[in-house]
Amino acid sequence: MTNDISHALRVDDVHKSYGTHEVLKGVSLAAKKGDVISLIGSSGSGKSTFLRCINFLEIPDRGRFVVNGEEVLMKTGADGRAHPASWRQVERIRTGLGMVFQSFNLWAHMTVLENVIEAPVHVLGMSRKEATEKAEALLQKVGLYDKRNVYPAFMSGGQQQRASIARALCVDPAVMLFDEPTSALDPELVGEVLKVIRDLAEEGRTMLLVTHEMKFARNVSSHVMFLHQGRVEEEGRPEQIFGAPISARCREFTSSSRH
Ligand SMILES: Nc1ncnc2c1ncn2[C@@H]1O[C@H](COP(=O)(O)OP(=O)(O)OP(=O)(O)O)[C@@H](O)[C@H]1O
Repeated sequence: MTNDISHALRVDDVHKSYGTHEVLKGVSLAAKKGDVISLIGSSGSGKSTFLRCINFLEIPDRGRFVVNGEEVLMKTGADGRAHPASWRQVERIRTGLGMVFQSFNLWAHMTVLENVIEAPVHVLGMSRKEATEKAEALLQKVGLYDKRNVYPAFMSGGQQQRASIARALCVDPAVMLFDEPTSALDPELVGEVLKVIRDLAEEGRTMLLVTHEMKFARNVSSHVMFLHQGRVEEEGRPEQIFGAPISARCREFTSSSRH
């Protein structure tokens, strides 16, 4: 593999099984700085598992991972599967990957501001004052400055998701990972979250996005990957994938999905 330095993220040949079910059968991805990559595919094709393997929320059985030029050191266990050689390194590398979950995952006992400054203060060792200034600027950006002292339970799903995006951004990640960020939202709240993600794309943020929002994937991505049964069946620029995909299955999926 070459040119790791020019890539914000390189992932090679990821395999993952649950018992005898082989969910990922060798998935690779290369994201240059500023790329917005959408992962699409039918339910169960392995999109979320792939994303979760990238930040080691799931431990892949095999694969090579380079985040912002640093390779995750792996060793093979007695079971023949790969494991990170150092969880301390994984923890450090994870700070370069801002993860946004379908279900927001904000701390319920903390205000929005406390949620956003938690990682900069406790993981990066930033002063509370500096983290608060940074968090307030980010909350302004996602339209939640006025809600900074509110607890998540008192906010809509769209507001909670925008807060979780601000939280992920507050550690300056090299890559933002979004796992179906609008799937848990009422339809009328989807737009406000997609707008924030679109603004980040326009700013040149490197992003990897698992989504069922086909119109959004087509309009915002620089690259689209279509997964089928744990393999990348087709990938390319959005106009290729949504225009005239070579694979009949991909054509059927993109034309029948919600637009
Ligand atoms: N922790 C787990 N244990 C066992 N099987 C799992 C686990 N996580 C995922 N799977 C299985 O792996 C397969 C892929 O799941 P995954 O969530 O990655 O699919 P997906 O493409 O993201 O689907 P969706 O669009 O519905 O979210 C599914 O068959 C799922 O049941």
